[in-house]
Amino acid sequence: MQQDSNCGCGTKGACEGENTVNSEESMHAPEKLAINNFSSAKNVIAVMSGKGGVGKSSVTSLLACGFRRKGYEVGVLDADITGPSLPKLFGVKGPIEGTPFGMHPLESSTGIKVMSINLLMEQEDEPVIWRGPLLGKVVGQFWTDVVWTDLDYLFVDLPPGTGDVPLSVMQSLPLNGFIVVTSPQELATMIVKKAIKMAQIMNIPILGLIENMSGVICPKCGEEFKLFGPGHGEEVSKSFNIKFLGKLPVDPNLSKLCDQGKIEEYESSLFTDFIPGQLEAKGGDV
Ligand SMILES: Nc1ncnc2c1ncn2[C@@H]1O[C@H](COP(=O)(O)OP(=O)(O)OP(=O)(O)O)[C@@H](O)[C@H]1O
Repeated sequence: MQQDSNCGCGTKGACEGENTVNSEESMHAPEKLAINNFSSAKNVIAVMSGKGGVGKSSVTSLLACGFRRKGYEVGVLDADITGPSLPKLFGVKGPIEGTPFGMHPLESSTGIKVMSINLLMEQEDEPVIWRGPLLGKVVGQFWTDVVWTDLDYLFVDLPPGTGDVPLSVMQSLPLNGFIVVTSPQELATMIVKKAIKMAQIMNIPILGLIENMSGVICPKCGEEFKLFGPGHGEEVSKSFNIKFLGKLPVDPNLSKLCDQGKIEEYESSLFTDFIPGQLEAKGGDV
């Protein structure tokens, strides 16, 4: 949002150019950070959503599980510092101790490397009450100070929206691209367009869009009930020329496994076959 300095919005210049990013500035963004000395990552994919609660962390984890099942070395970086959920989904618990070489991520039962602020906390329900720049700095440290070793795929779970953390991830991590998650609600559709436009302004490719919570299958009659109304994921994908990667229905078994820290046990051909196939089809390096 660009406004002139006489806009009278009362934010004392907060809406002026220095606090907003346009496509010209994205070209002159700060240098990308170098990954930790003992690590490498062939593909770094961030998962973003416009609206919160659409299932971004679940999708990030399912993507990681799908690529892991195909035999890749996989890590997940929880950039959602104020609402971290990846340790819970993978059933891993900290606290992690630092070493002279950096922090070692925890490994899930299938060998996915997990790093999250919650793994550094004594209590997992302790809140992080930090301002934006500090949040962005910590995410940078998860890239520079974590001994990921050699990864084929690193998935970054972003917080929802287009705030400080997504911006610093876009500017400081060498992303191959984004996967965008939305839900069928009109509101989510409207807000996800903002996230897509942000990625476009920052010149980062969008690798595909996933519609989560696309409907519920009645366990008695098998009929699909559109809980949030008809989805617009395919429509949005078409209008922005983004690959539509598929729909994930609401599945009580998924939320149960998430709550039990056993997301790796979830069976979904969308994540184990179709999506890895689509991304690998681009030639390994997405
Ligand atoms: N397809 C699904 N079926 C059943 N439950 C789901 C599904 N997708 C997500 N959930 C559940 O919905 C809740 C929110 O999901 P999740 O944490 O992945 O969303 P999020 O977009 O990352 O949230 P936030 O914006 O807070 O980061 C979780 O309890 C998760 O288990």
